[in-house]
Amino acid sequence: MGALYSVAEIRQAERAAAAQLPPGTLMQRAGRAAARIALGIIGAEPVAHQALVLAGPGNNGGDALEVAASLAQSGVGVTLVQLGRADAAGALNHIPAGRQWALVVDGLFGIGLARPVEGAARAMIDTVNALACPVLALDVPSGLDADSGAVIGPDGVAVRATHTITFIGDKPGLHTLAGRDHAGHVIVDRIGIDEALLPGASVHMNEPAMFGLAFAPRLHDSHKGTFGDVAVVGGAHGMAGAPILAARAALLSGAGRVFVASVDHGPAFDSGQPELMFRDAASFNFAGSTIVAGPGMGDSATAIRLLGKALDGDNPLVLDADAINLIAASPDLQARLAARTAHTILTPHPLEAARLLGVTAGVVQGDRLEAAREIAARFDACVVLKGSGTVIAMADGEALINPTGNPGLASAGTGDVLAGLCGSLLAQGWPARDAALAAVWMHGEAADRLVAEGCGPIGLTASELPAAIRRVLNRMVAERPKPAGQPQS
Ligand SMILES: NC(=O)C1=CN([C@@H]2O[C@H](COP(=O)(O)OP(=O)(O)OC[C@H]3O[C@@H](n4cnc5c(N)ncnc54)[C@H](OP(=O)(O)O)[C@@H]3O)[C@@H](O)[C@H]2O)[C@H](O)CC1
Ligand SMILES: [K+]
Repeated sequence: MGALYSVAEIRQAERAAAAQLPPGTLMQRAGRAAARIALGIIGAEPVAHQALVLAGPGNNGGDALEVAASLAQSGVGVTLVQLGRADAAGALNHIPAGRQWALVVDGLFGIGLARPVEGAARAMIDTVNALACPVLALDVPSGLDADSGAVIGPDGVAVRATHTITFIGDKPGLHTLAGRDHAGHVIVDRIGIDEALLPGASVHMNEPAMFGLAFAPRLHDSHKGTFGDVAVVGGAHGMAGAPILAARAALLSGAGRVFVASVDHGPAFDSGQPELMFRDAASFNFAGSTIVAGPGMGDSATAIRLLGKALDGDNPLVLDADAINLIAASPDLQARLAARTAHTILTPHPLEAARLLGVTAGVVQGDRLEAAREIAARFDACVVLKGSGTVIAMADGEALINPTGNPGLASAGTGDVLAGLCGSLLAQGWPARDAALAAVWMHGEAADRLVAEGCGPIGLTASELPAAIRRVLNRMVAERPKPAGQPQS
């Protein structure tokens, strides 16, 4: 179910399988599988179409030659361009200009790419990226790192494919960092390799099946105390909006009571959401509340004192934004975080993660899975490393990549909404792992639904997310399989 494998794991399975098969069998299977996808993209009347097939110097190129042969047998007009082998009979070593292609097949480089693409190969990729036709990448879009999702650089280029057929197993680099922008729609083809040859995956794609909807049934005999209290600690002077966004998200995703505990003298109420209760954080009694610390919290002595108090308590806790930065700057607060035993979720963006790890954001983005796992292990907490293809990691090493969401989320306040949503699920009794997986998935899904309704991605605002999340949430609860006899929730 949505397992992701490293290049090393794929290589290992490939070797084990190839050892049991006549030479070239796997490549033939890969080529035929890709040709079937190519024909599906080209559509009816294959004979009326021209396909451009790019073949690189390695086995990825070998796959491309198989695809070219299969397409030709199906009547498709094939123009084969072979990198660096002008002498091959009938092959070109450059892309003919001014032609209309029904499809480009990218077989330049796969998991063997070892360095930034340069020279003729780079020129080919630039040419392909300027075309307006569908592009089918074989195994990995050429130029992309299959493990990290980075465009291999510095200053590298990668094919922006509309489709990728990836062989043997799915790969994390197709789904995080630059992966989503370059892989397009990903199809996985095992090419007949026995599942037993693949190691147990420690990385998976996030999806509803990965997190049980841990909602308690909403009985008629309920009261607002049944569904938990959330206290958002933040709102330093001039940053009152952040905790309000987090609080609204917590309220609209089902928390019973939501407080905004302001570190400075904040607003007395939120006219847009009068259900929220505003308190002075310094005198607020946090007992029994799930705490969301960080939105607009600032770095005052009050903020630091309150953060330490939250860390030392046994309240479920979400740490976001300034809370993460304060912890990153304080070995004492780091030790107090690591010592916690109650449910804890951190929601850093790459730069906040870099501060926590004492590295650059480039290092974090160079291996997002490793960065998230390192923070989770170091602080024994659940970590949500935000970005395209958000990574959720647990202290035991489990990691998942989230597929929902879109560039509309790259706007002010969406992180506050996510933190509030995490807090709401914790307050309703969810364990940290499920709360983080569900929150990240629903946060992205809500943004995708808003875009589908024409509300974005340009100009999508954080304020629009809580109501959209509520719709996603209630639909998921309504559609989930119910054990016999469980009352309507
Ligand atoms: N082996 C199998 O049974 C199957 C393999 N599959 C396909 O094979 C690729 C992996 O093939 P591999 O040959 O290991 O590597 P690539 O084809 O991805 O490319 C590596 C070759 O390209 C050269 N290279 C690497 N980087 C660059 C660069 N920046 N510029 C130019 N050339 C580069 C490299 O040679 P060097 O010695 O110069 O490094 C290799 O020649 C896999 O992705 C699948 O598509 C199938 O899965 C079927 C089974
Ligand atoms: K490729």
